[in-house]
Amino acid sequence: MKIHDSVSRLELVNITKQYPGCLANDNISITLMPGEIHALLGENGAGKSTLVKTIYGVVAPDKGDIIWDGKEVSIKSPSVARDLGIGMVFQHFSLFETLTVSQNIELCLSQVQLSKIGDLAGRITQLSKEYGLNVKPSRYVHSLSIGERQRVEIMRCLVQSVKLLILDEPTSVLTPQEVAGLFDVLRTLSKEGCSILFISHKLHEVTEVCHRATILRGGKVVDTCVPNEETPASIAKMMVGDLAEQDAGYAKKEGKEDLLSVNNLSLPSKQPFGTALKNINFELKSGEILGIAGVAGNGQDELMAIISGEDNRNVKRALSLCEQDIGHLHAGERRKLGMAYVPEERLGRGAVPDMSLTENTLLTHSEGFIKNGLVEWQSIKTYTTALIAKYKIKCHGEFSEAKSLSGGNLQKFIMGREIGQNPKVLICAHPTWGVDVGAALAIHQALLELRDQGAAILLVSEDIDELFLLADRMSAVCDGHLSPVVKTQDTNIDQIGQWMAGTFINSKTAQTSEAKV
Ligand SMILES: Nc1ncnc2c1ncn2[C@@H]1O[C@H](COP(=O)(O)OP(=O)(O)OP(=O)(O)O)[C@@H](O)[C@H]1O
Repeated sequence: MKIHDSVSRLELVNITKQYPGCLANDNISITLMPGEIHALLGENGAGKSTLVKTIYGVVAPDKGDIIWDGKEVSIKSPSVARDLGIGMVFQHFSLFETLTVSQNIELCLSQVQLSKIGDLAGRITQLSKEYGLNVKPSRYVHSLSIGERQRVEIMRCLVQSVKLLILDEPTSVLTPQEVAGLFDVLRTLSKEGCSILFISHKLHEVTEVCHRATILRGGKVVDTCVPNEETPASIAKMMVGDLAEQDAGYAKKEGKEDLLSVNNLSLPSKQPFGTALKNINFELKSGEILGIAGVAGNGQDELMAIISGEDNRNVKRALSLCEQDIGHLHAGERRKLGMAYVPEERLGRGAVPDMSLTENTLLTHSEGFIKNGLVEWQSIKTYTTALIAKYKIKCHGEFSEAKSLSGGNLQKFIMGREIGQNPKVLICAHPTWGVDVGAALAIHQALLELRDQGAAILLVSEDIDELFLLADRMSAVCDGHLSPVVKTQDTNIDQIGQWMAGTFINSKTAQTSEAKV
């Protein structure tokens, strides 16, 4: 690491934050030097997000000092943080959907900053080129994929010339190529003297890019290390103790009868900049996991929305479940037939932020918990409590609001809730997004158990390693086209990578005939 200065950029001294019933940060002290890329690691609920929100002025600590460039400061709000030169990219993005990229970025700049920049759209385009972010200033945010939205958030920090960039799990929604691009951005920023605080559960990435790491457990600092002198396994051990071997590989299975059929599905995009689906055909069989890889924004969202019924356009016979046409049924009716769904966005679409976990469970389990028109609250509470115990979800109890859970814990809740319905067909995006290594293992096991009981699972993910680990058959989407579907053991990362880039589209194997909806 190149230390640019002898004065630390940021020093946290004994930061403590108590939530009702939970000591989220317990006397945490950390120092960051200029140009240092520092990883903050720990299990779900260890207190990482609380700590970074304290630095960004979103959470007020109960105790402790923050020293910035050698001087004690009080960061009472994000605007104070931004004035100091602190930028943050959250796990859940904070962009206005109905505004353009440029307008979103403008909103967080002061008049002084804006007049200094002058042509904001030009500056965005220039930075976009410089850092390889591919962010277009005139695009509306609602039309952007999750990966693209994240790049807008990073851009928002870059235009403000940050001195400390905080990234809360920045790579969980990126493709391998995008991750490599992001790391180039981080390395460049580091060389320019910008410090980076980086929360991640992907330990091989931490060993690749971070200069130092601090490990939290139960709100306390339990260890520190130099990641490139460690292995992902040794860091995992510091985080959660001994783990069963995760990457040993799981046995692949052959599916049996077709449960979900997608036939000649073509559909224009609902959004002006969305992706149209182009003659998609595949069968999802009982007892198999079918993985769909793809760069964010290539039609995955649209495909999942139309299959689940979230997109309520009538696609007639293009979809069938257990040989019954479902293209005209709404999402609730599809659930009654045995379909469960885990969308990409957990807060807002996977769970209602202001509702308790019990109420959120009721939303997708209403069948079992409503008798004679009355909600059986006691049963649903018992069920939710069991879910919390089974997936070791860290929260105060079944009455906790969804928004009070840490990102990984909410993901565990949503996955557990959907798997718990014993669905015939599970449609699932990013099953382990933001989930720590121990919990990811538990979710993998639960998915495999569900498959082995005969369910059909459609796994849409940008995490190729995870797809290769779990999927029995694989495919990729590019620009709304679906590649051929092949057995996982008959393909490799190279081929899937090429399909993600669209090499199959004009080949003989591409599904090219035109749409009927
Ligand atoms: N607003 C809140 N009200 C009550 N408890 C909260 C609130 N925010 C966080 N907590 C609790 O504080 C603890 C630490 O949460 P935090 O989000 O900091 O964890 P994390 O390490 O970032 O986890 P993850 O890796 O899952 O994102 C958790 O037990 C969480 O439930």
